[in-house]
Amino acid sequence: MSDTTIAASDVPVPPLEGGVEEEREYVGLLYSRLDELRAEKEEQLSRVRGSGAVGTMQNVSERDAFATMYEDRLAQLNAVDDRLVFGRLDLDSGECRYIGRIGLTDQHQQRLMLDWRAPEAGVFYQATAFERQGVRRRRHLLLKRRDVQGVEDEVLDADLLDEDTENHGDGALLAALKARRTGQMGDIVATIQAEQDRIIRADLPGVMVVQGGPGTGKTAVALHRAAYLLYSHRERLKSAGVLIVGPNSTFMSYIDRVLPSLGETGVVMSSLSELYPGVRGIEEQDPNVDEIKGRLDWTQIIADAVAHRQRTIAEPRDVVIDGIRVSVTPAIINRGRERARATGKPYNEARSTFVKVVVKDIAEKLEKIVEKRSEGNEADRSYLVEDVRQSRQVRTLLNMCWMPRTPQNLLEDLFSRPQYLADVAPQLTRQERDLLAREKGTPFTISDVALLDEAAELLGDLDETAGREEARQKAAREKDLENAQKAVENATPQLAEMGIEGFLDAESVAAMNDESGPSLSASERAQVDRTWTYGHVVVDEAQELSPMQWHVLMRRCPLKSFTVVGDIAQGSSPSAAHSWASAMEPFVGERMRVEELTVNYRTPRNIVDLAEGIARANGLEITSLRTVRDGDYEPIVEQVDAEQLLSAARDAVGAEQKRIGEGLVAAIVPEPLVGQVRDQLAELHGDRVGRGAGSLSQDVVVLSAEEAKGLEFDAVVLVEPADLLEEAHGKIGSLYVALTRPTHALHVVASKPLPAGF
Ligand SMILES: Nc1ncnc2c1ncn2[C@@H]1O[C@H](COP(=O)(O)OP(=O)(O)OP(=O)(O)O)[C@@H](O)[C@H]1O
Repeated sequence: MSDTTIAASDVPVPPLEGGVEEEREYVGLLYSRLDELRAEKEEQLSRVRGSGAVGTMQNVSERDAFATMYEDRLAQLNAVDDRLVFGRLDLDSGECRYIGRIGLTDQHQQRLMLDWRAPEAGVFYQATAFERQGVRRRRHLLLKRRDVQGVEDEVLDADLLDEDTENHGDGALLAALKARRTGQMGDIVATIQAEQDRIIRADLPGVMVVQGGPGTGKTAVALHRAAYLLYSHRERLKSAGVLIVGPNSTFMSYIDRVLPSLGETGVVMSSLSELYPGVRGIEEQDPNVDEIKGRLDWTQIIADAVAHRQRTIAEPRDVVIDGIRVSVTPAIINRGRERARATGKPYNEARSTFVKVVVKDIAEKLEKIVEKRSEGNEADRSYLVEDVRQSRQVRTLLNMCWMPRTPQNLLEDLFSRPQYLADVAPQLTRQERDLLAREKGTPFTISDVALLDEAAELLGDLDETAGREEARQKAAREKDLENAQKAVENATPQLAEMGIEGFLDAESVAAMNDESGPSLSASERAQVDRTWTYGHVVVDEAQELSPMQWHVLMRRCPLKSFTVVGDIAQGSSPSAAHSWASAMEPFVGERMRVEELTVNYRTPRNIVDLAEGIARANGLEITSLRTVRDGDYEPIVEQVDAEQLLSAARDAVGAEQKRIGEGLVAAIVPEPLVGQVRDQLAELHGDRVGRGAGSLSQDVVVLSAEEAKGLEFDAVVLVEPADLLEEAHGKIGSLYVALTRPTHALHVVASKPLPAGF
């Protein structure tokens, strides 16, 4: 290990009355320590890598264990560089604690900075003037990259108020909220509010539902909670993993930098369309179809569809094997079916029992015939079983009675063969079944994803050898784990010495040693494995999930440890929940807690007032939100002639750019106008205009209301609200979402009569 030079005593903690200069010095020390650790890890990593793959299994495991640890730690040290430290607490006891993205100690294990998730850091977020919790002063350190640009003090101890209070400014929270948006969500670690902190630090077990209106920080809280749980339950969650589910891929890319900036990388993020490995569901065009496919009835329909594919024969059937005619009776088939069903295994796996039993019975019959013909000659006739199995006629008969099936072809059959659907889905009306009809080969939709998953669960593995291979791999993995465990045990004292804990676990070391292919981390393996069960699941925009989607997600976490965030009022999908109790009860009974967030951090008062007025005028039940800012720009509502709509939308974008100075402007427009508005804007802004998913880094972006869900922009130009409402089939939730996306300005352009409340 290289010599470390940074000691806490090198730069004493700045005195209470110190300002930016003194803090700069201390922050400089923290960065020096970070650099030192980084250099150390780089050196250790190259040393370990250079040592070659020699020695016993355990030596190799040990070496890999260290390499994994150094790589993980290096990635983490790199990710937290920007605004490493953001807080300082001065306590009644005279103690001073610096709070940052990770914990840091000097070479003598003297603490330099606390991880924000450590229990002792909690008071940074929770202390108030009424309940000081021993805090005299909370200081926010405002950094730009590595440089301290300012400090903000909140003095909680009245005795201190007489002293120097010059460090009061706009407030760290306000500064964060006013900052221009980049198209990517940032972390809120420096300014988490007390009501949010309570949710973030809540216990792991059980289902926690976080209800909150627009902009109350639900997404931010859900992500910080994932980071918190990974820190405080690392042992358990690192191997089982955490799954974060969001509504669509635009949203997933919007949030995907938050966890890395908090030093966490091993989380699986998936939109609802990608939950079934190998399929990416496209949008469902007809909301009625979406609603039908979201019903829990499908667990029964699919179970019946699966069972329906097992048939028997009414009459004996002759098959010819090795030139000999054998009669296969209904009794033989029925016996096979019963034996297979009795295994209780999924369809495809039970089928191998069916095949085995029927083949054996036919072979016995065949043997008797052969015996008769050879008049008691006692030759070995075990080959007959193989002959029966290979017989084309037997295979056809077996397939006719019990066809091997994939989830994909089961679903395709259901939707392309009206009679099949009618037979297994009496729950659906004729009209509903007609709506589902589609040709084979049509791409799967988002609502099909849950149905595919259900079918996969009931069908089981198609490959008869898969089970055996799985068992072999499992045994090999258990052996690897044992070796890895030993390696980790040997490494632990050295880790502790370096002030690093919990960065290494036997699972990830074993994964590195996995010879079956490129080494995959737990999260990478989880992503491709439909049957993976997670330690915790976070669901965002959860009000939109259909009962079938919940059913499938519950399977991903049998321990039912969930953080579910959403807003009932924002529901726009046909299956959207009317209450959390009705949405969740079928799956978790009464075992859920509902927490509420009540402050809108995103949108200023004047825009919230407008949005809430419109929501109420259209019959939406909402709780009024408190806001943090009044708003510097009055909302604009402009009525134009129909033929001027596009040019007015274009001009409104220009006007908003001018009005807010700089920042991201979004045009939220009815689906059919997206292309035209984009073309209009491209004339003015060229390739700085983005369209939909993946284009949020542009200056201007054109989106449908659906795509804008969960996102935010400095200014929003909302085009033709009447059409937005109609497109959502009169559900006001969708328009309410669009109206609450701006952080600064709102500009509405309409040619049709405005919906009530404008
Ligand atoms: N404590 C905080 N400090 C700084 N910014 C915050 C804080 N809480 C929320 N924000 C900011 O407020 C904005 C809204 O947060 P977020 O997107 O998490 O809200 P939401 O409740 O998920 O919104 P919606 O339901 O409307 O999509 C984000 O820019 C977020 O960073």
